[in-house]
This record gives sequence, C-alpha cells and structure tokens, in this order.
Amino acid sequence: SLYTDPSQLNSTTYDFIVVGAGTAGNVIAARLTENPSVRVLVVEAGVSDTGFRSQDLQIPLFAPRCPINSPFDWNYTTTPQKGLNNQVITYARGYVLGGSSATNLLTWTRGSRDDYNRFAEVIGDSSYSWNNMIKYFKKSEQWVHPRDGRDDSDEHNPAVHGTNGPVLLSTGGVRTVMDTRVLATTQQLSEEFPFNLDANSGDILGVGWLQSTMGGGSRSSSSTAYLRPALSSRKNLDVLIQTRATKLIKTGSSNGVPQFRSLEVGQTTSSKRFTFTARKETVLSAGAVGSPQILMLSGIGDPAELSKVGIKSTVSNPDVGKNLIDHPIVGAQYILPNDTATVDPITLGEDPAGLTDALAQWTANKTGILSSAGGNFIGFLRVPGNSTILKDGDPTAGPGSSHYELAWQAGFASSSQPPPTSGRYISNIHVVTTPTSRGSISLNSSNPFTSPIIDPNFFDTDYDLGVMVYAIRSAQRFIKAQPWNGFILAPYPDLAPIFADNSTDADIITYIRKFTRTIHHPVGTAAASKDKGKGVVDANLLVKNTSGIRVVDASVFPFLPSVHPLAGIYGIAELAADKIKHAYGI
Ligand SMILES: Cc1cc2nc3c(=O)[nH]c(=O)nc-3n(C[C@H](O)[C@H](O)[C@H](O)COP(=O)(O)OP(=O)(O)OC[C@H]3O[C@@H](n4cnc5c(N)ncnc54)[C@H](O)[C@@H]3O)c2cc1C
Repeated sequence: SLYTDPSQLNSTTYDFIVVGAGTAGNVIAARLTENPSVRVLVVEAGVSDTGFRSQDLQIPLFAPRCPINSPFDWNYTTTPQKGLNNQVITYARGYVLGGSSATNLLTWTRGSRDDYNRFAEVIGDSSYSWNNMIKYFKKSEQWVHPRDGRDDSDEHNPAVHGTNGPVLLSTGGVRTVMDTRVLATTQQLSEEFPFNLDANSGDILGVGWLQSTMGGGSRSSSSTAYLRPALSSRKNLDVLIQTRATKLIKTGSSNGVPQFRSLEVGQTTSSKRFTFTARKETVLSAGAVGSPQILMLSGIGDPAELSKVGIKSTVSNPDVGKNLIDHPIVGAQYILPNDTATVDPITLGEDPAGLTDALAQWTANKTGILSSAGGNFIGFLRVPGNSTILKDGDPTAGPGSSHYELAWQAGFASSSQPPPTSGRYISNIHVVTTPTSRGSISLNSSNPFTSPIIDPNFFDTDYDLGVMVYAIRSAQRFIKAQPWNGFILAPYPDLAPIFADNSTDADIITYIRKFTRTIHHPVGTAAASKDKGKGVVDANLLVKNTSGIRVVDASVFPFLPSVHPLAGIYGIAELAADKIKHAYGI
C-alpha cells in the first residue's frame, strides 16, 4: 500500500528496505516483489505523481516545467562555479514517485559498447560489459510506435530493442519543421554528421532519431512502468512517501565489519523519528546526491570531513561523495519567420487558445503537439583524433564513445536565458559528453533536512572547455549547411557574436562561461571499483567495509556513459536486481 505517514505502517520489519522511489529504486522494488514471499518497504522523500499538477509529469512537451521551482524537485543549487564566472546554478533532482525519471527530458540513450566495456574493466566484473548489459537494456524497455501513427521503420532498428519491458519507448509524437533539413544535412555533410539509424545499438556515433521514454502520448517513468503496477497488484510492497531517510543505524557487526540493519526516517527537521529494520539489506537508491548524503549522515565517509559537521565516523571511506561527474550543456537559438510551425506559441505562452485546444486534444486521445518532446534528433560525435584538445590523451572509453553531443529542438530552448514572450525559434544544444572535471557532494550540516554542498566543478579542465568550443563550431557548420538556407532569419541576439564567420575562441568561451548549465546527469559519487582502497561499492554494489547496505543508482557509475544516463541506470538496476535475487536465492 501507499502511505504518507510512518506511524500508519503495520510493520517495522521488512526483508528489504529501498531508499528512494526513483529510477533505480523502483526497478529494485518491483523486481524483488515478483516473489510474493519477499516483503519490501520503499521510503521516498518526495510526493505522489498523481493529483496536483500531475499533467506536468505526464505530458511530454511539459517536461521542462517539472524541474524549475517545482513541487516535484528538490530545488537544489550549486556552489559558485568558477568555470562559469562564479555563478550559482540550479541543480534539479526529482522529488516525486519516479524520481528524476518522472521529471527529466525523456531522452533514452544507453551508451556505447566501449562505455560499458570500460565499466566491466574498472569494476572488475564482466556482467557490466555491453554484451551482457544488452539483455538488461532490452528487459527494461518496450518499443511502441510514435503517437501520430506514422511508419517509424526508418527511425530505429527494432532488432536492438525490447518488446515487452516496462518502460515505453518511441520516437517523437509529431514530425517537426526541422526533420527533413536535419536528415538532408546528414547526407550533405555525411563525413562529420553521418546518419545513425539507432544509437542504442551500441554504435552511438552520428546523428539519428531521438528515442524518448513515452508511449501512448504520455511519459513513461519508473513509477508508471515499475512501481504503480506492482503496488496495485501485490500485497508484499509498502511505499512510504513524504518521508526522508535520515540515517542508517549501526546494529552490530558481521564478519568483522559494521552491520547496518536499521534505517531512521522522519518527515521534518523536528518531527518524531521512526526506525525500520531490514532482515536482509537496505538498498540506497536516493540518487547521486541523496545516496552519498545518507552514507555520510550515517558516519560512512571521510572522517575529517564528517567531524567538521559533528558526525562521528563509523566507516572511513574518503571516496564517498567524491568523483561527481556531470555533463555541462549550453544552448544556441535561431530566429525564424513568424509563420513557421514550431512549439513556441504554446511553450512561450503567446497563444493561450492554442494551448487550450492542444490540452483538449491531448486529454481526449493523447495526440497532437503535446505528445512531442519538442525535438526529433540527437547526435553523438567525436573531435578529430589529431586535435590539440586531445594533446594530453583521449579520456573517452574508446573510439566508439563520444566527446560531445548536439541535439535540436523545434522551438526556443534554454536553461540559462529568460524565454522571450513571442516569436518562432529553433534551438540546438551542445554537451561535453566525456568531461574530465570532477566535483563533489559534501555535507553542510548533520541535519538531514539541510541541502548538501553540490559542486559539479564545471570546466575545471582545459579539455572540457576545448570540447565545448569545438562542439559549438561543429553545430554552426551544421546549421550553416545548404539545407538551412532561407529557413533561419538570424541568430538569437546573445548568439550573434559567435555566429559570425570571424568569431574567435575567446568570443565562444565568453558565451560558454555565461550560459552553460547542467544537463542534470550527475553520477559517480559512490562509485564501484574493483580496487580495494578505491571507490565506495564493490562489483555487487555492496558498500565496502560494511554489511547490510547496497547502493543501486547513478552514484555507482565509475564514469558517465558518453550519452544521457537514464537508460544505463535502468539497465544497471535490472542487473542489480538479478544480483540481489541470486545472493538470497529468491
Ligand atoms: C531535469 C532533468 C532532466 C534530465 N533529462 C534526462 C534525459 O532526458 N535523459 C537521461 O538519460 N537522463 C536525464 N536526466 C538524468 C536522469 O533522469 C537521472 O540520471 C536518473 O533519473 C537518476 O536516477 P537515480 O535512480 O540515480 O535517481 P533518481 O531517479 O533521482 O531517484 C532518487 C530518488 O530518491 C529520493 N531521495 C533522495 N534522498 C532521499 C532520502 N534521504 N530519503 C528518501 N528518499 C530520498 C528522491 O526524491 C528520488 O525520488 C535528467 C535529470 C533531470 C533532473
């Protein structure tokens, strides 16, 4: 059942406790409760995904509403970012059933073969290799056709996709005015931008149709796909929302290491605390910010840092909260003639009647412009091998991984500029996909209701900045190609200095430092490692030098896959669920 108050639960002991009903947590909860004799409690800090404003979570085009000043988000901010002129930036994380899978921008990219083969190498376990992970990727997903009913056979390769997994997946709900131009550019500039039928085949390089977590015109989240179906049909699953895990409690020792069998939870700073006990183990799936925070609140971390906030160390591990890796993103926008069909009249608020009509259409049959995520193409690309950007070596996992991403939106899109109130636009984004900067999550206070200190440390390295400059120049080559002639009126005013043919690297760097934000892909803060003195979890994702705690979420990734991480997190959660079942013979 679903509970909103810890005092309502009939039981304080479960086989497993899962902390966080997010992307990974819901996979674990749903897979473990397939066995009716296994009792699972899920504790989620955030709110329900039904009721108040739930259309914002469901409607693909409304996705950008979810993370900004939102009841569905933790509304975190970062430390001043020295690489961004000391700006403090927002740092979105889902605070709702489904976690960030319920609030994100729906992009579905697994990563490259090389990305996963490097995981297997660093973690010391071949189950993380591409050849093994492919079965978990397929297990998590179900290809469905785009909502407008068009033939999508030239938009993906069905052979690489799952057909009956929980997460629904499709290409965009409607075609856009950009589509034929993007496709023509991949033909005319095929050397730099080759067409790739399906980047989820393990071969990510090139430009192809964007695949998104939506089916039947609505978002598919880990809640709609995994948690809700389990909750409505199983008696062995309890979900407690609006309740925060405040710390793990040491309950003894096992095989010479501290054992943590109990979890303390609470609803506000001053509210009563409750304790739940896991007969087998607690799985932390609180995400790349939440999981290291809970470990540190429990005394598992760098003893010197913990003592600064008055926490006594129980397990010394200086790597907890370190190795934060995130993707920096910067956008570019172009002005179009006012009669061009883009999503702007609806998203910029210029056409309230059009929005009312679109909502009526979506409510009636889940079709129309709202069933689209706004863009239909994405590309993963590499800088040339002889570029000076790579003078200190190539940090990618291998020649099949990307240095940068370009993607296109049929409308105004920016996470750093105030949106205009009228006009028609297209946008493209640039992302450094294999960044070498490393940041951290650390505690501000021993109070679990105080936000941790989040420092993604963007552009700490010349390489990251160099790749972003290269990505911007590459995107300009794309948009200045012949298929776009006569389509664009002008670059957006902020972009004008770098759109000019004689723009300098300094002009581009000025733009980057002013407008770069996060694309919300933090990983690595409780990284898996085969090395004894390194990382936070082992190959089975068990917290090193402890008993009774596993971490399954974005924190355990030792590197970012050189794409968006969501599909990879689902895949690794499916693998982890199998590992847990195997460990307990369930
Ligand atoms: C705005 C946004 C856009 C994004 N766009 C994309 C995209 O298009 N494609 C893509 O691949 N990736 C995208 N991402 C990233 C992707 O969604 C995340 O990497 C992924 O969902 C993280 O999964 P997770 O299981 O690690 O954490 P989450 O899904 O964030 O789940 C963690 C859960 O734990 C809960 N929690 C945290 N602390 C506690 C606590 N103390 N007690 C109880 N519960 C707690 C949280 O409320 C949350 O529900 C985006 C992320 C955001 C925020």
